Amino acid sequence: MNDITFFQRFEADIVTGRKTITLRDEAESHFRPGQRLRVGRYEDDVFFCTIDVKSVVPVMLSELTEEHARQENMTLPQLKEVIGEIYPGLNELYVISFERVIAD
Ligand SMILES: CC(=O)Nc1ccn([C@@H]2O[C@H](CO)[C@@H](O)[C@H]2O)c(=O)n1
Repeated sequence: MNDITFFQRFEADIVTGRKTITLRDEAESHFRPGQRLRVGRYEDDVFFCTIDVKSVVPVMLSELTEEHARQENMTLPQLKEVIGEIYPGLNELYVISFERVIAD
């Protein structure tokens, strides 16, 4: 079983290290720095890599910066659009920073 899932369209960005954060709601804010997570695809739960959690920090939608977008490999408008689709109306998010474990 996997510990966290991502939409399949982000798999390549995660595996190559272009995407190093994810923004989640409170239901997924329980991860802690140092945890090693098995990562799967949301659509079919197929495992695709392992990540180490670096930090989990609350952030308001209005506080998102170009730096967050860069860490998502997106522009800020793109990131806000994606979040609006996944979490409509939600303002309180959590930035989960991670590092891909290469030898998994
Ligand atoms: C079930 C569920 O919520 N799955 C999610 C939620 C979020 N994300 C990605 O995190 C960033 C900000 O939200 C964007 O890159 C999102 O696409 C994801 O891949 N899969």
